[in-house]
Amino acid sequence: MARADAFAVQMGTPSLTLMERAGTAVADVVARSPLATRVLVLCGPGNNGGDGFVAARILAQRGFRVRLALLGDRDRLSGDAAAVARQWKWAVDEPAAVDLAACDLIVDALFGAGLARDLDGAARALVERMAAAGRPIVAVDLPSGLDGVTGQVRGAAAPARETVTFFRRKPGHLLEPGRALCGKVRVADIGIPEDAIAAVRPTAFVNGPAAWQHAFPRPAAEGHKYDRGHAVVVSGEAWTSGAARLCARGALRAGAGLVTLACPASVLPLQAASYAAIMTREAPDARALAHLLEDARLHTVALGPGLGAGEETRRRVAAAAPGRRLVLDADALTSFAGEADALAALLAGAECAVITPHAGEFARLFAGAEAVLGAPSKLAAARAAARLVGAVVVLKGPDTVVAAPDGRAMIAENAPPFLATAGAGDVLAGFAAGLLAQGMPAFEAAGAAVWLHGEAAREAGPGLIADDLPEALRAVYGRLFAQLAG
Ligand SMILES: NC(=O)C1=CN([C@@H]2O[C@H](COP(=O)(O)OP(=O)(O)OC[C@H]3O[C@@H](n4cnc5c(N)ncnc54)[C@H](O)[C@@H]3O)[C@@H](O)[C@H]2O)[C@@H](O)CC1
Ligand SMILES: [K+]
Repeated sequence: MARADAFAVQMGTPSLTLMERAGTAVADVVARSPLATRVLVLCGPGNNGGDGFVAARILAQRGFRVRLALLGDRDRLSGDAAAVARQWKWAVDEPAAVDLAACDLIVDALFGAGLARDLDGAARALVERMAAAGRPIVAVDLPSGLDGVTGQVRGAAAPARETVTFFRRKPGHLLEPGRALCGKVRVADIGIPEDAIAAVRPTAFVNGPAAWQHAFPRPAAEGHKYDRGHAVVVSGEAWTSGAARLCARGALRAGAGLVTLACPASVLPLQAASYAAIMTREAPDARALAHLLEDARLHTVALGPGLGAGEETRRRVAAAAPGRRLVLDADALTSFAGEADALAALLAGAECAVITPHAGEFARLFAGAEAVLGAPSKLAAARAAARLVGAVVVLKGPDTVVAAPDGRAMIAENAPPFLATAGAGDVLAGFAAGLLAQGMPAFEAAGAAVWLHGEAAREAGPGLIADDLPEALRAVYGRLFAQLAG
């Protein structure tokens, strides 16, 4: 954002104009809040406070009863913030002297993008009083104390009802706990030219069709099922075979031309009887899997769900990796606990790979990898992990991050809370395998799988179980394909 701001200034918009527009956008949001006539604006010592001075002036001019308190010394304001403070003709109060509950709404303009360390002392005390005051809060750029890069709270932050940010959201608006603290996020246009995106060349994106639709497979009219790829899903024993079934069904619904479940002999009849459209082959162990995969047409393999963690699963990963498009989930990842290097060595031989850990599997797999587990944010951790294993990493959660070894990343924002249900991860691995089977590049395939998974859950609605997700995908695909064609 600093580079985007600088670009706008370079292209001829003075930074003071940007600040005037930012403050105006904040005032507009406050003015639309119902029943807010007494507004308290809390300003900090930098440009975030400057935005607050502008908003306060505009609201006062529009007839609101505005009180303004400044954290710090008015004489020490500088630059644009000092300029807009001079245009504020009314009183500037000491925060300590103000009853924060004696207003209808608080504008939090203490700290934004310039937060440089954990809040402590008077700043932290003020943020804590603001949180305790129980008044609706409109945050300028970010709730003060929230780190816009990491989504983490530095010391303290007060939950906002709305957050007004400028030009584009920052990772901290999307990554938890930041997302929850921001409330409703509004992105205001302050006149930063769209060309700034090309100049800044961002590498982190919101996960949505815009991020991957260029690579999304569209079945050709004259197409053949073999053009849409053949995915193999490896099944465990009978008592855990449902996981592979969900994964296989996800792969087929996502569009793989053919899906084969590779199973132990004892599970063959069960799997064969479950879904007519899914084929079955006997492959009880890693050797048999290697033999099955001598057929080069079986170029995509998903394994992990319901396989059991241990040596045999490691051998299966080793058998499947060479030259394949791979999705590894669950037990396939836990089998390499603390040995991400060993996994990386195997994945180096794959055509491409996607790994889909949840937070627990991620912590186990990367135990001892300080660059990963010591990273300052979920985004940074996923990127470091992707670099380490040389694969696309899908770090799951309400704010699922998809990261590529080259640093590109997407953050999901469409997953409903009821998606956290048994077997949902197996379906996600299947969606990824179904897209990989159709030749979609791994980063885009993983992003699309995560987004489709969230949309399918919304389509199915509350009460969903994992079995619903592959079925709900049809309606989601209906809309997506109409959009892609239009
Ligand atoms: N051209 C621009 O850069 C624009 C910036 N805008 C606003 O400017 C903000 C960024 O302004 P700044 O870079 O001045 O940063 P901030 O105003 O967010 O914070 C910087 C100030 O806070 C102090 N500070 C940082 N961490 C602290 C801590 N933990 N405890 C106590 N004091 C701390 C710093 O010493 C500095 O005085 C954005 O969030 C946005 O609100 C908008 O006006 C739009 C245009
Ligand atoms: K703020």
